[in-house]
Amino acid sequence: MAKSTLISASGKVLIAGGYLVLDPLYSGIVVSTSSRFYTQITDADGSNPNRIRVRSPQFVDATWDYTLEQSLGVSAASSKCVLCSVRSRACKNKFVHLALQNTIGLASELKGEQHVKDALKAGAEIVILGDNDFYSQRAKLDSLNLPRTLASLSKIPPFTTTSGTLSNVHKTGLGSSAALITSLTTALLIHLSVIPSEDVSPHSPGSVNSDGRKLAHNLAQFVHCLAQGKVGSGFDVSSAVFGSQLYQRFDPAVIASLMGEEAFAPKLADILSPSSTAWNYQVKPFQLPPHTRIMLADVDAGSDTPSLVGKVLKWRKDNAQEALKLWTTLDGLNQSLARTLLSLTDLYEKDKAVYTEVVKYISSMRSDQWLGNPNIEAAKAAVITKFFEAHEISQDIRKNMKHMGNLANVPIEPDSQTKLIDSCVELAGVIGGGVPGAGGFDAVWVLVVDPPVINAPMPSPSELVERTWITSKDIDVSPLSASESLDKGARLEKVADVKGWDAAAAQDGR
Ligand SMILES: Nc1ncnc2c1ncn2[C@@H]1O[C@H](COP(=O)(O)OP(=O)(O)OP(=O)(O)O)[C@@H](O)[C@H]1O
Ligand SMILES: C[C@@](O)(CCOP(=O)(O)O)CC(=O)O
Repeated sequence: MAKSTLISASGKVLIAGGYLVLDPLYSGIVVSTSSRFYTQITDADGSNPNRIRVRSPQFVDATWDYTLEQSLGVSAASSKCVLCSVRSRACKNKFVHLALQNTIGLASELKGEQHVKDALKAGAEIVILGDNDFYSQRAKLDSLNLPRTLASLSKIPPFTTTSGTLSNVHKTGLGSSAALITSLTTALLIHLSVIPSEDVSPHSPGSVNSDGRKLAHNLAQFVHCLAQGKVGSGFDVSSAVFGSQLYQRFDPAVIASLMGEEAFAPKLADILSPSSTAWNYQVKPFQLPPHTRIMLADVDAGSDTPSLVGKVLKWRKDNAQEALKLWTTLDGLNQSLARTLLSLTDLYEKDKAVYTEVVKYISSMRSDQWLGNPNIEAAKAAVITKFFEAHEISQDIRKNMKHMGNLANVPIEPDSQTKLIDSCVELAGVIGGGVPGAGGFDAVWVLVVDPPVINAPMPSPSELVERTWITSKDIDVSPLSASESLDKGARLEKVADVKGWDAAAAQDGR
């Protein structure tokens, strides 16, 4: 049977630390999502030797063909001519091309040219599929006459076609390109035996800190920067590889020599080595508290988010003192939020029964009522107090982010979003919410308690939030189905476990 490798990588939501995380002094809280990008690589039958065919069957005109040239280079510079793109029905896909080119370049440095040539001699078939959440499903729901609800989303087949091209798809901000690059480069590293599949296997202990995973991270980070033509903070790639985390960025100097067109570029393997201390990013473990649920929605306020980042950074540069004060305040709040949310997991571990009772208790009350009963027993009061702290801190973060937007004259949390998030945060069982990442008119996140048993016939906090979204008059809100992924970012998959894979892989985009 032909050798086949299937790897997924998670999407992301930056719930705190937007803008700050661009500076190595500050961290961001990244939640990785159950919505994932998948790449499958299968050895071809040999009828097209050396051909690598990449297909994204959710899109029209999304097949890209490449041929492995006869002579593989050994340095990064010469590896640039390893692949040539041939006869493609579609526009070029820079992200896919750079991912293939650099992964093959790295593999030939580490395993030898002959090894790579042999591995790809018969050619390879690559299929890329993204979970529905990465692309707006509004049009699909409308065409099926379905309301914008979570129940409607569950009726859309997995990896549904968009009936359009990649260039005009409406993305939802979950980090499609980072998850795509991570799944593609990691799958190829494994398929070419550069790293063992155990290094990203959810069943293998130690895979979280494996050298293979670190190499996959460094490579994906580099390729993503190259494809985007800029070095962002990299939180999206880091969470696609390592899962939910507190992220502190790497110094862009580590890849500076690979980003230009230098004739004598250094070896990829040296720069991307997992043991290189120049990769000074920091990943600290993070997860949302048990029995809570992050709810995400794609928001369409009828206006394009202008490029916010440049303006905020310019304001920071021009107003160094005021900015330092704001950045320091926000950093303190972001760190407190992380600590508080993590301490809730500790409280759960300490006494699961008390914690779970509290979750049920506060699920039917607004946050300002949570601490209203002076006679509640001490163990429960301790848990409620932490939930309330998380609420207060997240509200404070929102206030300061909105203030940042006002100072820089950009809509980080525009008034329409403020109104929407306020009306969610006022609901029973809601801990907090905000605008993810850079903010703007694009998306919202809300964190709710999610008790294992509901006080029937009361609606659950998540149902209340969903109703608020559906009935929102000013903004068009469309929920995403993602929850937090507790698996660590990039993951080895079995085709049989991925619902709808075979049917989706056989689609042709229409
Ligand atoms: N399913 C796919 N198959 C192939 N390439 C894809 C796919 N999805 C995304 N891409 C590549 O990623 C590019 C989009 O990258 P871009 O940086 O604009 O997205 P993003 O900012 O990560 O999106 P998001 O809104 O999800 O955060 C596309 O032009 C394409 O090259
Ligand atoms: C503004 C920034 O900090 C976050 C952008 O996040 P998002 O793509 O809006 O989720 C930029 C970055 O970290 O690269």
